[in-house]
Formats: sequence, C-alpha cells, structure tokens
Amino acid sequence: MTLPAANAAAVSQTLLPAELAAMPLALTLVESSSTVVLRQQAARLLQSHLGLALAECLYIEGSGRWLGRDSDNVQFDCADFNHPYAHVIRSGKPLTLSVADARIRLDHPGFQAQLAPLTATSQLHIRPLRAVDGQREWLGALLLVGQAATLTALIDNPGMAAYEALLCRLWSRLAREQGERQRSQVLQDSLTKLNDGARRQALADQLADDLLGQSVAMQALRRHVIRAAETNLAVLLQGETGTGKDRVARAIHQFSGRAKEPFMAINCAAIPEALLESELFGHAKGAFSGADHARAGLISQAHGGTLFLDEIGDMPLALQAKLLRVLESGRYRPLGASEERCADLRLVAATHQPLRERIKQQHFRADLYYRLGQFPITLPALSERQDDIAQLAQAFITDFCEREGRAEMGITPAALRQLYRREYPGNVRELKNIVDYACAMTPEGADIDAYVLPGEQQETAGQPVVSTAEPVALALSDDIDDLRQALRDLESAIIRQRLQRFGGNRAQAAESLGLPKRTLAHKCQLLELDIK
Ligand SMILES: Nc1ncnc2c1ncn2[C@@H]1O[C@H](COP(=O)(O)OP(=O)(O)OP(=O)(O)O)[C@@H](O)[C@H]1O
Repeated sequence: MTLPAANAAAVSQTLLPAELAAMPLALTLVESSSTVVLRQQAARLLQSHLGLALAECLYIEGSGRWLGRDSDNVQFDCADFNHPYAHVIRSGKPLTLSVADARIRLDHPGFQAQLAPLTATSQLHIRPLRAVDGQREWLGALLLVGQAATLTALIDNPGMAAYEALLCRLWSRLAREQGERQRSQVLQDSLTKLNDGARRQALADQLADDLLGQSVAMQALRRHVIRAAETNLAVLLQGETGTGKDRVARAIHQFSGRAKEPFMAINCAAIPEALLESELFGHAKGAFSGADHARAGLISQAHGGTLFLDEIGDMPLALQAKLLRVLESGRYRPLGASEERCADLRLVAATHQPLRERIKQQHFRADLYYRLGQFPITLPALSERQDDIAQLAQAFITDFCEREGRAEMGITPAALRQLYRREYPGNVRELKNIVDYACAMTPEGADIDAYVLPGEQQETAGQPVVSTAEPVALALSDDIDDLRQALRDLESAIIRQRLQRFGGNRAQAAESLGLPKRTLAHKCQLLELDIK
C-alpha cells in the first residue's frame, strides 16, 4: 500500500464520525428496489453488523389481520396471543423476553419453529414498526435475538432509533410507490382494454354498412368478423345458403392487415373436378395435353392476401389432402412442376353443408376440417334475425332504385307485414330477390304494396315464384283441408293479379272483377293486400 492510501484507510477506520461510518448502511437501505428487499436488507445488516443471533422484519398484511414473513407462508394472526407479535402490535410497544420463557409461554407453531434453532439463554426483543408518514399506520414488527447486553446497548443507542426511522420511512414510501405502480398498471390495462374494445366496436360499426342488420345475432357476427380479421387464423364460415358467407369472407379480408393484397375466390362446387386442381395450384408448361403455357393458380395469385374457398364441402378428397399440406407447411407444387413454391395466404372457407356429416360419410377429411376451423363462424339464418327484415328490405329497395335510376320508393306496412310472415329457405338472397321483383312491379312514384309481392315460394332455389298477370290456374289440390283458407288464398291471388294487371289502380281492378271499389278496398284490407 502506498503512503497516501494507507493514510486514507487509517482515516476511514479511526477518524470518521459514527454518522458518516453508518452512511454505507443507509445507502444499502435506500437502494432497495421493493419492500421485500428493504426488509431483508435491514434485517441482514443488523444481524451481520451487530453480531445478533437473528434479526427479522415481519410485515402486516394489507387487511391488517395478520403478520407474515417474506421467507415462508406462516401467518401470525394479530388476534392470536400465542405469539409475541400480537402483543406488540396490539400494545404498540416493544417487548423483551427470553427464548426459554417464550418456549414455555407462547405455543404458536410458527413461532415455536422460529425459536427452535435459538439458544435458551438468548433474549428476544420485538419492536413494532409504524409508518412515520403516509396512511399506513402499522408496517410490521422487527425481531432481534441476541445476548441481553447487546440488545440493551442497541435499544438505547440513538443510532438504532435513526436506523428504525429510516427503515420505516423507506418502507412506507416504497409501499406507496408499489401501490401506485400497481394501480397505474391496472388503469393502464383497463385503458388498453377499453381502447381495444372501442376500436373494435368502431370497426364493427363500420362493417354495419356492408353486413346489414341490427339484431343481436348480426351484432355478434360483426364482432366475430373483426376479431377474425385481426388474426391470420384459417376461418371456416358455416351457414345456410344465402346467409351472407361470401360477404363475410370479403369483409374479413377488407378489415385485415392483408386488405391491400389480393382477395381470390373460387367456388369448389362450380368447377369440374378435373380443372379444380390446376385452378388452385396452377400448372407448369406441358403439365398435361393442352397446357401450352405455365399458369399461376389461385394460391399463387392470392400470395400475401386471402384465398376464399366457397363450398369447401364439395372439394374432392385428393385435393383436400393437398390443401391440408398447403395449410400446414405453407408450401405447394403446381401441376407438373419440379419445385415447390411458398404460399403466404390467409384461407377463408365456407360451406352450407354439415361438414361433420360429410366426415362421417368419409367425404371430408377430419384433419382438414379441424385445420380449416381455427376460427369458426356460424352465420345466423334469416329466421333467427327477423328483426332485420325491414332494414334489409329498405336497403335492397334503395339499391334497386340507384341501379335502375328510379325515384326513391318506400314500402307499405302491409307489404312489410307480408315480408315478416314469409319463410325464407333462401335467406337474405331470397328476400333480396323478392324485393327486387316487387320494386320492378311497382309503378313509378308509388310505394311497394303487398299485392306486388310474389306468392309464397314452393321450392328452395332462392328464386321467388312470381305470379303473372295471366288468369289464375285453379289448382284443385287433394291437399285442401281448410276450405275457407283455400278460398281466401284464391281470392287473394285473384285480387293480387288484377291489381298487378292494372298497375295498382284499384278502381279499374274493382270494375274488372265486378265489385264496388269500396268492397275491393275492404277485401284488400282483410287480406292485407293494401291498406290505403
Ligand atoms: N347482412 C347482409 N347485408 C346485406 N346483404 C346481405 C347480407 N347477407 C347477405 N346479403 C346479400 O344476400 C345475397 C347472398 O349473400 P351471399 O352470397 O354472401 O350468401 P352465401 O351464404 O355465400 O350463399 P351461398 O351459400 O348460396 O353461396 C347477396 O346478394 C348478399 O349481398
């Protein structure tokens, strides 16, 4: 050691006042990052610097009902006087007793376990720790174990009072900060959730322009679409024909991060089996007779975007296996090509068929079904969301008028009631066709009336069975089991036709049927054909 360094060491050992010598200890406490670290440091410093047998900081749990240790899960109930901490906390005063005494008088099992390694001649000194500032009254208790003389000297030392005050100040400040951090984290979390919720709701509202309907089922559907759009999961759309699966598939693409990339769609039921593979996977030049050029398939064209496979239930089994490979490995091989290509796309598949049934019949691969259905969405049938009929009808009327350059038109309550009463096996598509037809049949400047609505549909092809202006063919069916109803239906059909023939002019229709105009109006009202 050089001379100046040796001098410095001597100064630090001998000449420093006690206050300055204690600074490193204070600094260790001040640097504690949490209340747990602070308690551990405070006890460790006391134990190691004062030669105590044990020093420990116990904390009072938030409810104030029990004291705990950082080293284990033992709880010391503040109302249980079988350990000394309850006495100290209740009285607010320090307590000193011998280990020997404590072993006999206080039989709390956790406390007895604390005493076990201590010698009987040692003394226990327990001090309550109280917050010097802030709201928390009691922080915990400090347990010191050592020889009686050491403890007495320590308790009387003003340095110990300062040490305890520093410990309590730091403890309550850290507790406050930790609480604030926790509260602000909770606030932050709920704000993030709120923002996420608000952002999703705003997107779902935006989607309402495209996927019409205010029913609970439609609102839930729109929320699902937004959620699905946020992910890259494969989406399986299931629902009856005409429920809007195609629309939903496009919406998922438009609201996704892939919106600027291509959206490619194919109907697996509409393409001959032999062509479907090359449509999807593409082919190399000369892959089969007639393949004069290499051709990119839809998988390649959808790169970066979305591939929509409609009527997936009709995909041949051999192709299902290849599609599964694309989904699992992201790779595919065009027909006749020697090398594999990479596919980066989101798949949306749709079907109106019960795929589980198709799996049972071994027409559909179960593994593909589960891979496709990472995000399953079921579309509600129109019968499950009848509340939406009026809004859909009005939107289809507006579309029709814009398309055909016609003046705005409305719909009479009677016509609307008829729309509500119908069944729609073809769902929204069928409703749209009916409204389009009714629009075409409604005279310029008038509202759609019940008499222009086509008759109830006989088949489920999604097309309305339109009545013509020709005389009604009286189908005297053997099925008639309610003569009055049959007559009402016939009467309604005749009046409807006649009104149609005269462009809704009730005076002419009444005259042609040999009825007074008032009688016709009354019948129309009864039959809910026209309430004007
Ligand atoms: N929520 C909706 N809002 C507005 N139009 C809708 C809605 N749902 C369906 N449509 C309309 O109904 C018609 C049928 O919809 P779409 O083709 O999406 O049904 P789909 O379920 O794919 O039918 P399919 O199973 O027969 O292929 C389309 O004209 C579509 O625009």
